[in-house]
Amino acid sequence: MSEPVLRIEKVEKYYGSAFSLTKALNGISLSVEKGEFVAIMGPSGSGKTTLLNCISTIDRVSSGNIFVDGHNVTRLRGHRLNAFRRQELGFIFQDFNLLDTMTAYENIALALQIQHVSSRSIEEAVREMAQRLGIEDCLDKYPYQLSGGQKQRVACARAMVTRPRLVLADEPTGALDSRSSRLLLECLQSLHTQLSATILMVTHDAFSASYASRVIFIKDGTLFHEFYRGDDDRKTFFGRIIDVESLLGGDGGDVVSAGL
Ligand SMILES: Nc1ncnc2c1ncn2[C@@H]1O[C@H](COP(=O)(O)OP(=O)(O)OP(=O)(O)O)[C@@H](O)[C@H]1O
Repeated sequence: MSEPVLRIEKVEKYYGSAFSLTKALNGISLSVEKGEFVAIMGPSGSGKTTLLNCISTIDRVSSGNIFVDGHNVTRLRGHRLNAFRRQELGFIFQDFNLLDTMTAYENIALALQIQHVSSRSIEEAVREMAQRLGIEDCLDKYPYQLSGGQKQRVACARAMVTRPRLVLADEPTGALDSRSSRLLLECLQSLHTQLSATILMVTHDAFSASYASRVIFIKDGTLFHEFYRGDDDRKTFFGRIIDVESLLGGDGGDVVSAGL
């Protein structure tokens, strides 16, 4: 079997000192195969963002290993670390993180310019991605001239235009209304299907998670439960996620004993 895009092995992350220690990640292990769209859910403070930050190397693990395409990213330093972030990862943040002084086109093109791609190839790639995301009319506009939903689709195009090995999305619908959320999630799902993009999305929201092909619940910094969408339609999958969430709302142990 081929190497998964992402392999997390017994990762621990502590914050604070010996006197006041928070164990944000408590020996978590999981793998994500190429072309998977995985949603990470879990209660507030369960370690979701810490996990994403450790994968993206924004944060350092206290122990354990994280492999992206077989390379141990916890060992990377200096320019190799920067190159890894630039070439292998795409990021989508809750608050878009677009550069205000650049047009949507320039925001999307920047990632390719840094990689010294020719301007002709950049133009082709940006226009193709804009078309996939339905934002062709936004390309000449500045972020302040765009709606939240348009901004997030520009951010999505920026994350995907380099065809990264792994796209990390932290609450991508958190700042969007329900219509814009739905549109963004449909875009993510079609990029996942059409381009075999591998996406790891942290979300609080069962509706967002129902667009994924697998949902992982974490609790107290450890993998608590996971399940696949399989042949379920999105609505049925949504119902299953809600069921697990409601069990998690009480004593999480109920989920295991219920055999879900
Ligand atoms: N920089 C930090 N310094 C100290 N403690 C931190 C730091 N970042 C996170 N924590 C703690 O680690 C734990 C996990 O936090 P994390 O932000 O990963 O949770 P989360 O599941 O993403 O929560 P939320 O859903 O509320 O965003 C929490 O107890 C949090 O207080």
